This record gives sequence, structure tokens and C-alpha cells, in this order.
Amino acid sequence: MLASASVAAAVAAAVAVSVLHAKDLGGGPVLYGLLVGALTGGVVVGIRTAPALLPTLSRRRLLALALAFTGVALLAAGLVPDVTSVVLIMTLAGVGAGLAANTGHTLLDQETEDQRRPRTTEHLHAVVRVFVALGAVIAPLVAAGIGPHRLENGRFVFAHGGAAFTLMLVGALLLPVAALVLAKVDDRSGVPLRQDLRDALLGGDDPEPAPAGAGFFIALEGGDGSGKSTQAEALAEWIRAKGHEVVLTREPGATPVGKRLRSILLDVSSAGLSHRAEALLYAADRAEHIDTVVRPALERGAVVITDRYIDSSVAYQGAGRDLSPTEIARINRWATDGLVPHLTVLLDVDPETARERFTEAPDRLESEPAEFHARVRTGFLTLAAADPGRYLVVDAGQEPEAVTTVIRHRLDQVLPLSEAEIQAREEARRKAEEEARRKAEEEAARKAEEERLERERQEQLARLRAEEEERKRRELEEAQRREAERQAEEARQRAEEAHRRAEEERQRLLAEEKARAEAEARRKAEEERRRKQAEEEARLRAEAEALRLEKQRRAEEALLRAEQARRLAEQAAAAAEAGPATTGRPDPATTGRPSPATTARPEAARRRTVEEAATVPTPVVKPADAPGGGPVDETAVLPRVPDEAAGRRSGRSPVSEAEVTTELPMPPVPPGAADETAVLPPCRRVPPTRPPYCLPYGATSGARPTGGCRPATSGTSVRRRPTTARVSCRRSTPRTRRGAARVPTGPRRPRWTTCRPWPTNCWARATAMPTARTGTVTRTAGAAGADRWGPRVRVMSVLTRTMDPVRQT
Ligand SMILES: Nc1ncnc2c1ncn2[C@@H]1O[C@H](COP(=O)(O)OP(=O)(O)OP(=O)(O)O)[C@@H](O)[C@H]1O
Ligand SMILES: Cc1cn([C@H]2C[C@H](O)[C@@H](COP(=O)(O)O)O2)c(=O)[nH]c1=O
Repeated sequence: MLASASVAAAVAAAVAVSVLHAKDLGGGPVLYGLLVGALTGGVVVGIRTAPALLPTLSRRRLLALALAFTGVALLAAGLVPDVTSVVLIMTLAGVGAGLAANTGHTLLDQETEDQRRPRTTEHLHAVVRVFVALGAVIAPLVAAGIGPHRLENGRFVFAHGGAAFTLMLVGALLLPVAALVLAKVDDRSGVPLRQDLRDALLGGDDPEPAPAGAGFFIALEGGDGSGKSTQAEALAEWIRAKGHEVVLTREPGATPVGKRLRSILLDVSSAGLSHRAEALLYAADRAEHIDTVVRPALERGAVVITDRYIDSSVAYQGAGRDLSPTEIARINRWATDGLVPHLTVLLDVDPETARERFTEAPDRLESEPAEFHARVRTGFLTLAAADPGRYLVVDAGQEPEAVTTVIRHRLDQVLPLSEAEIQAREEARRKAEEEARRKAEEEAARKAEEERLERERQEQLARLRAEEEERKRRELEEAQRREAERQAEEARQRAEEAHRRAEEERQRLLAEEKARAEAEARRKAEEERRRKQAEEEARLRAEAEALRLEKQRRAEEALLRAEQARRLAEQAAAAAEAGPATTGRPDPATTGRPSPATTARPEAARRRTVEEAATVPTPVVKPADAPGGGPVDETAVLPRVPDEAAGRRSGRSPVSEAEVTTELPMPPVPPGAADETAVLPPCRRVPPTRPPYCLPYGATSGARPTGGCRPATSGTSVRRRPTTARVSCRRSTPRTRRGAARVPTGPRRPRWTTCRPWPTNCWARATAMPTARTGTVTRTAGAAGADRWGPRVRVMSVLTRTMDPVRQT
């Protein structure tokens, strides 16, 4: 471990000062890289070549020699000022360091028990890391501390920087470490190092390895109790099972001579036998064994498994004793005529562990001390490391089956096939070929089928694509056709719509034209009608005026006559007053009470006058209001209202039944009121003139109930008079719109008439009250501004007027 840590620290120090050393050498980063590369590359080469380097040389001595070699190389690297030489020397230093590291690691593994090996390895790596860190840190400091120095002695000039001195110092320090290792771990103290090294380097005049014939030669090596016999039997059985001829043999004692030699060699009574005699006796047994057993078997083609061979002599008599392994090996190569095993299986196990497996009393060699057996183990491992291709090192501390498995695995790789295996393999190959051919045919058929199916599928796909494209094309065409049809239909509909609209417009224009014409015709007819109506009204008014004038004239004449009569009467009265009274009757003129005759005449005259004067304006009759809808060409001239008294006197009604409205029943008249007739104001049409005391519902505000009229409310000057008779009122039928509902029969009723509290639902004409002071005047409807229901509809308003001639005039 000390050797490994030292060499690691030396390499780290050299790498650390390489940058300074390169600068001191006049180089730059390139030289620094070369120095570092040379060192690390050399280390790698040394690690890889260490197992095969000088296989007959003791590994312990090799470790010491590698340390010394590294130290010398570093010392030279510091001394030599030439750049190329320094790079080369650095490479050698790296190789030596790698040799030392690998050898030290191998020795540590060999000398450490299996259980402790991982921990030992970890410990070694930790120590190495610490030394590497120390070397990498301390070396530059040392170099800086030393600094450059120049010594001149005549022609000799010694000029180096601190890095060179550091390298020399590191190299110099490795030399005593190498000496210490050699002194402590040397296992060949009796053999001069120089001789050992020379023998290792020269190698001797070994015969060329002789071929082992057609067979396969397997050697099982290892310390006592490592399990060689156990594994040899297991392998022999396994190989036989493969069909091989197996020859299981051993050394020493496989031959009759060998048996006797074995007893000599292993018998404890042979203690003190010289090492060289021992080595020669083992070589003699081996020669006989190879000559009589092994080589014949190999020539037969058998698999020969030998329990121990030359390596046992090299390990026991060479590494274990103080004899040169190289010489032992050369002697045995001579004895066997250079027969080398195809595979050497080294069952490596700790000697102490193996000793625990002993079941018999130890023989002479087994009785050797542990150090002897440790060197033997190292000797075996050194040989195995020198030729890893031929050796199989197995951890024999495992279970026997596990060890067997490892060996089988290796033999599976190197053991030739037996005849049976060859035939089996041939048969298997033939079957495999046949199977492969069959599979190939099947595969070809399958592929052909797949290709056929693929072709069919592709064809089907192509067909489907074509059909799909055809379908899409048809759909597109159909869509285009439908679109064209739709557009055509839309165009047709638009044309129809335009045509229809044009027709409608034309019809509308025609209708409008017709309506205008009709309206014009109606307007003209209306104008004509109005003109005629106006003419008729004018005529009627003229006639009425003429009649009125006539009546007025007559009345005036009557008045004149009355006045004349009154004057005559006054004259007569005056005459009478002037003459004596002839009768007992009081003179009316004097008494103030006219005689019945005289009073009757003026009264009759006055009444006629009043009747004649009581004309009414002739209403304007609308053609549309005429019954039957026909125009009224003539205004009916109402007959004069006959005198009721005359009527009563004649015993018949002065008017026809059709002209007499229903006579209302006489309400009970209170005494004293029979002679009084309420003087009702004239009932006028509203509009334009409404009765002052009777307004239609809705004329002001509020809803108008069905039928009837309402009394004028506040804001209207209504004089409520107690009406008793001769009033007509509206029948309380629902008011309908014009033409919507009409009274089916009977005379048309006026819309407006006088109202009275009772009877509320009547449609009658109040008859004249039986009083001489009242008179009735019927007014014909149809006058302009009166009733529009026609001339034959009589306005049933009955005006009761006082017939006071004075008031009338
Ligand atoms: N891997 C193993 N683990 C434990 N015991 C073992 C193992 N291999 C063998 N043994 C036992 O160790 C004893 C020695 O075994 P074996 O004789 O095979 O060793 P050997 O190397 O041939 O010894 P020797 O060199 O003395 O002839 C036997 O009892 C065997 O059963
Ligand atoms: C071949 C050979 C053997 N030995 C030693 C090693 C053993 O101690 C005995 C053989 O005993 P085993 O039980 O048969 O293994 O002999 C030796 O020293 N040198 C040899 O070449």
C-alpha cells in the first residue's frame, strides 16, 4: 500500500509541476500537455503490461524494481534539459509508475483474504487519493520554494528551475521507498536480484511448445485443499457427457513410477530433501506422466484433465522454495517436451481457508508454514497474470457447484466438440438447415402470399380509390348539377317573383288607378250629389223661405186683420161707450173680457197665425240616408200639423199612424201642473249644436256607457228643468258604429234628443199634452246639420213650446 501510494503521489507531483517545468524548458502549453500526456499515458501502459511483464520474476521484486525505475526516471527528467528527452523520460516514469501500481494492487489482492479484500481495496484507494492530493499541492509549493538555481563550474553549467529540482526530489524520494519495499516484501531473499532479473529477462532456452495432438489438455492448479480433485471429477463427468473421452489424471503419482516418487516426495520422512532434488523428482514424475499417460491420450483425441502440472513446480519449488521459477519452468518444459495445457484453471483460495478443508493429516509439503503457502499462492497468481489467455482464475472460496459452473462456462468457449457433439451438431445443423430451408420456403410462401394479398389489397385499394374517386366525381357532378339546378330554380323563382311582383305592381297600379278612378267617380258623383243636394237644399230653402214669407205674410195679414179687428173692436167699443148699452152682457171691450165669439175669432186667427208662422227649417236630406239607399230627389213636404182640437173635433187623427210616434203614457200629473207645460229648449243636433243640457257620453271625459246620454256636468251650463212629458229619449241599445248594427225595423231614431229622467228606456214620441197652450211640431229628419239617416226618418224630438204669440214672434 505504501508503494502504491508513493508512486501515485510522485505522479501527481510530476503532473503538478509540469507546467512550471515546461516553462523552465522554454516551452508553453504544448510542452505542458506533452509532459502530462507522457506521464498519464505511460501510467496506462505500465498498468496494462504489468501482468505479462517478466512472469518468472517475483512480483514483490518487480514492485520494488518498478518503484526504483520510476524514481530514476523522474530524477532524470529533472536533470535533462532537453525537451524531447524530458518527454521520453516522463513516459518511462509513467510506465514504471503503472507497473508499480498494478503490481502493488495485485500483491495486495493476493495477500488479502477474500472477505477483507473489498475493504482493503477501498482503503488503498483512499490512501492513494490522499497522497495524490498531497503531491499535487505540495510539489508546486516546493518548486516555488526552491526556485531557479544556476551552478557553473567551468564548462559545466547546471541551471534548473524549481520544477526540475522538485522532480529530482520526488524521484530521489522514490528510491528509498523502493529499497524499503524490497527489503520488507522480498520473497526471494536467497536469490540475487540481479540473477533473478537476468533470468526473467533472458527467459532461457525453452523448447517450443509442442502440439497436444487432437485432444484437449486441461490442468487444474492451486494450493492444497483448494478443491482441484473435486472440480476435476465434476468436469470429467460433464465432459464425458458431451461425448468426449476423458482421461482424468494427477501429479505426482499417475504412473507406477510416479506413485513411488509421490510417496518419496510427500512422505514426511523425506523432510530435508534438497530443493533441487525435490524439483527434479517432480519433474521426473511429470516426464513419465506426460510420456505414458497424457500425450497418448491427447493423441487419441481425448480430453486430459490433470490435477497439477508444471505451474505447481514453479509455484512450490520456485516461488515457495528459493529456486528460480524460471529455471524450474525451463526444467519442466524440458521434461514435458514443451507440452503446454490448452487451459489452466487456477483455483485460488486463501491457504488458511483451504487448510480448514483438510480431512487427512498433512503431508510433507502441506506441513510447510503459511508463508510458504502464501508465496505458492502468489506464484500461481503471477503465472496466471502473465498469460491470462491460457489461465482461468476462479475464486475457489465459492461453493463447488459455483466453481464448476465458472469452469464450464470457460470450457464451453474453448473445449472442442466431441464426435458425438459434432455429429449432433451436424445433425442439428442439418436439421436447422432443413428447418431453415423449410422456414425459408414457408417464409417465401408466406411472403409470396403476403405479396399476393398485398397486391390484391393494393388492387382492392386502387379499385376502392377509383370507385371513391368516381363516387366523389359523381357526387361533385351531382352537386354541381344540383347547384346549377338550384341556381336555375332560384333564377326562375326570382324571375317568377319579379314577374309576380311586376304583376302585383301592375295589379296594384291598376287597382290604384281603378281606385283612383272610382274615387274620382265617387268624388264626382259626390260632388254631383252635393251639387244637386245643394241645389235641392237651395230650392227647398227657397221654397221654405217662400213659404215662410208667405206664412209671415199671412201672419202679418192675420195680425193686420187682428189688429184691424181689434181696432174695429176698439172702435166698436168706443162707439158702444159712446152709445147706450143695449144688452146686459158686459162689453168685452169694457169688461176686458171678450165675448166668446169675439174671443174665439181672434184666438182662432191667432192660432192659425201661430201655426202658419211656426215653420221649421227644412232639413237637408242626404241621399245615403234615404230609405232604400236611393237618393232623395225631393224633400218631402211635411203636412201641416193639424190642430189637435180640430182633430179631436173631426174624430180622427190629424196625422197618419205612420207619422205619429208612440204616445207615451201619461205620467201622473200632480194637480195644478196639468196646465203647465214645461218649456223645453229646442233639441238640437250635436254637433254642431248639442242640447245644452244633454251631452253624449264621452263628450267630455270618462267612459260612455252603452246607450243613453248623460247629463252635462260641471263646466256646462245645464238647466235642469222638470220635464213631464213630450220628450223622447234614446232607446238604450248599444251604440254601434255606422252601418254595423242598425235598428232593423221602425223609424230611425235620432241620435240626439232631449233627455229626461224617465222613462229611461223608451223610444217614443211624446204626444201633445192635453192643453191648449201647447203644441207639437214634428220635424222631419234629413236636414243639413240635423240627422243623416234620411228624410223619412223623423226626428222624434217633440218640442213643446209655448205658443205664446208674443214670445213666438
Ligand atoms: N469449493 C469448496 N468448498 C468447500 N469445500 C470444498 C470445496 N472444494 C472441495 N472441498 C472439500 O475440500 C476437501 C479437499 O478437497 P480436494 O481434495 O478436492 O482438494 P485438493 O485441492 O485436491 O487437495 P489436495 O491438493 O490436497 O489434493 C474435500 O473434502 C472437499 O470435499
Ligand atoms: C506436482 C507437484 C506437487 N507438489 C506438491 C504439492 C502438494 O503438496 C503435493 C501433492 O499433493 P496433492 O494432494 O496431490 O495435491 O505435492 C510440488 O511441490 N511440486 C509439484 O510439481
